[in-house]
Parts: sequence; structure tokens; C-alpha cells
Amino acid sequence: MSSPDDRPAGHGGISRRRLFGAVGAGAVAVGAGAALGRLTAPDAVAAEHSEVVPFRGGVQAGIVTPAQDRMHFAAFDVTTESRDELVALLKKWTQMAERMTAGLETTEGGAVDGAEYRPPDDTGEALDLDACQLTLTIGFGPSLFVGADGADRFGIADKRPAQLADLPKFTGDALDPARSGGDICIQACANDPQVAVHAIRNLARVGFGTVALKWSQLGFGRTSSTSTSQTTPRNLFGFKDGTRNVKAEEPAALAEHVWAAPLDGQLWMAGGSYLVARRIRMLIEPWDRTTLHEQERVIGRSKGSGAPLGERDEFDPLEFEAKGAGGKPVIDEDAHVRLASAEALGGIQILRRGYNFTDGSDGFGHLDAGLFFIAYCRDPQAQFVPMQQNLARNDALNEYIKHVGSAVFAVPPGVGDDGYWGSTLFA
Ligand SMILES: C=CC1=C(C)c2cc3[nH]c(cc4nc(cc5[nH]c(cc1n2)c(C)c5CCC(=O)O)C(CCC(=O)O)=C4C)c(C)c3C=C
Ligand SMILES: [Fe+2]
Repeated sequence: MSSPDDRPAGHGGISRRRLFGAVGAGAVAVGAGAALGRLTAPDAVAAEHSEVVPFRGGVQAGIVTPAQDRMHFAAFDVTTESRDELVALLKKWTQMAERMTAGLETTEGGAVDGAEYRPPDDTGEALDLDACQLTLTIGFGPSLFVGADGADRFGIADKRPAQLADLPKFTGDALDPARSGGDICIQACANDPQVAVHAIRNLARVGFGTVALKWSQLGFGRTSSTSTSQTTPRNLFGFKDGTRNVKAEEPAALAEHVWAAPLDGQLWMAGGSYLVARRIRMLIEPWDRTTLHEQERVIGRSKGSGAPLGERDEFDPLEFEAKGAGGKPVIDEDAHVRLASAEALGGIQILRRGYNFTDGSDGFGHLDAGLFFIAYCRDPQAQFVPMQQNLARNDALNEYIKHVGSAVFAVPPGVGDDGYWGSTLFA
């Protein structure tokens, strides 16, 4: 396979998305030239203002990469019973993903330079768009390892990490099976929705006969910062979200809470992580009829500044012991930030990387809107599960939200120079 940085500027085929043409030199500084290098957290941060986020590296891009503004998340079921066909698809996907994240078509000249009487190799809707910091991150669900009937589907049952267990049912869950689970997920994040959708569409297209799309979700605005270089965005309740997130610039916290380590049990996962996705409906109509005072009590922070209640600035520490009038806690006992905090959970933290969504109306006069919550952690059972149990049982926010979709995936480490998506698993 020709790698993106082998390509001369202005090569014969359409160089998808102006990558080697009009875009300024600074924009590709950590792009094509570094595309085959190893991605570390500092690399990912350095890529923030570039057009291209390196695809290969020690960890997958799209985890600590500064969160892009748009997302298309897809979950697939594997329809073949052949391990060889599955591995062949993962190799093909890797080639395509490396090219698309570099701002190229899925194959050289794929959209319009191929044979006239064959379907094109690239669907074409991202021609003329640049890479837009596209990242593609793959994950493997529990059902890929062991089928519902207990079958070792692809000879990898003994490689299923203990951390990759199905999530338990939480109080209040109203999960739609059609929006839950999946054998494989691909998270596409970019600063242009068309670039993210193009990537998922083309991966799904070549997967025909080997995988089938189970569900997908578009997200239109990030709800977290994953780097101190980013400002904190707002969720659909109007609150800054991501203030106290684990950030790319915190290697010790990432090592403790996000990256799987060799000693965690499955060597093939070292340098990987676990992704929990929850489609959370936000009942925005009742929320919008709630007073500002109540909204801030429910979250535990000021809506305008994002500061903890009782404090001035967004990044001021949360004073959970502080008492106000009548000796009542300034941050309520059932405020969201208290119940989700490391202080309340014996030190547990997760890296949040979610997106706002709206998907039309629910047929009853309400917007189907909410938060597509994505968390990365080292062990969902020991981190996400107790955190969500505490929230599901006690959070004041529960009056205004409903969890309607759920999935968990093992996200393998980054792709090395000669590797492919999942090569450490299928080696
Ligand atoms: C299980 C984990 C979490 C779910 C599910 C969740 C849903 C959810 N959160 C908000 C809004 C906010 N969350 C904030 C902080 C926050 N949330 C979680 C975890 C989950 N949230 C954590 C770990 C934290 C940080 C807690 C801390 O240590 O302070 C905030 C405050 C800003 C911030 O720090 O990010 C907001 C706002 C919504 C609307 C929502 C479901 C729709
Ligand atoms: Fe939250």
C-alpha cells in the first residue's frame, strides 16, 4: 500500500480534500509527514490545529485527540462465520482509514478515475474537503468474542478481557435493543460532518457481506474537552460540560484511569482502552420549564460561568463540605457533579468524549435530543459501572434524562507500522 507521505504534491489522481494543494504548510505540519509515526498524547495535542491527525501510533487516535466538533458513531454486527474474511476486512478497513484520515480518497482516484462501468471505489461526497482532523477509532464488543449461544465465533474467546463484560441493567434504564450492543464499533470524529459520515459510509460499503450496520448515531457538538488547549463546550441543558474531565496533558491520570496496561490481563490490549457508549435522551421540554436555581442545584455548578456553586471561576475546586444557609450543603447531596466525582467514588475517574444529538421528534411533540455519552476507561466494570450505579440511583438529573441505548467495546492499542486494526488480537 502506498502511504500518504509517499505521495508527491499534486499527484495525478484527485488528491481528496486539497491536502497537498491549497492548505497552508502549517496545517499539514504534523500531517502527512508524521502520519506513519507513533501517536502519543503530546503528539495528539500538537495535532490540534493541523488538518491531519496521525493514524498510526502507540494508541489509537480519537481518544485523547482534542475532541473534534462532529461525530458519526457506528456499531456493526459481523455476518460472516469466517475468521479469514473478518481479518481481511479489518486489513482493508485499515488501508482505507489511513487514507481517509490523511484527507485522501479510499483508493487513489477512487471516486471518479476508475472504470466507467464499475461502481466507484469512493462515494465522492468528501472530494474537495480536507481531512478536518478526522479520526477513526475501532472497538470490539463482547459478542465478537463469545456469541449469544456461547460459541467461540472467531477463535478469540480466550482473548476476551475480563473488563469487557456486558454492562448490568441500571435503575431507570429504558434501553432500545436496536440502539444497543454490536460486535464492532467505529467512532468517526471530524470538524466537518460530511467527512465523518463519508468515512463511516465507505467503511460500511466495503463491509457488505462481512458486516452489517446495526445502529449509528450522529453527534453535532462536542460535550467535552479532552485537552487543556480547548475551551469547555456546552451540552443541550446549556451547561459547560467537560470541565473536570481527564485531559490529554495528564499522563499519570491517563495511565491510571484510561489506558489498559500489560498487567491488566490481556497483553493484546496493552495501550488500548474500553469505550462505553450511552445514548441519553434529555427531556429538554421539562428542563426548559425549570427555574435557573433548580437547574444549577441539579448540576451543582453555575450555568453562566461553569463555576462550582459557591465559587467564582470555572476551574475553582469543588468544595463538597461547604455549608450555606441553614447548614445545607452548597452543592446538594444529589447534585450530579457530587455523585459523579472522584471524591464520592473512592478516586474513580473516566475520560468523557460525548456529543450532543437531535434526531427529529419522538412523535409526541418532543424533540428526540440528548447526549451521546462516550467514556473511555481502563476497566468499565470498576469505573463506569459504580459511577453509573451511583448516578442511576441518586442523581437529581434523572428527572430530566433517560438512558435509551448502551454498548461497551474493547478499543485495541494503536496500529503500529506493519499492523492493522485488531492485529494484536488476531495475531
Ligand atoms: C456515568 C457517567 C456519567 C454520565 C452518564 C453523565 C451524564 C450527563 N452529564 C451531564 C452534564 C454534566 N456532567 C458534568 C460532570 C460530570 N459528569 C460525569 C459523569 C457522567 N455524566 C463526571 C465524571 C463528571 C465530573 C464530575 C466531577 O468530578 O466534577 C458536568 C459539570 C462539568 C464537568 O465537570 O464536566 C455537567 C454539566 C449530562 C447533561 C448528562 C446526561 C445527559
Ligand atoms: Fe455528567
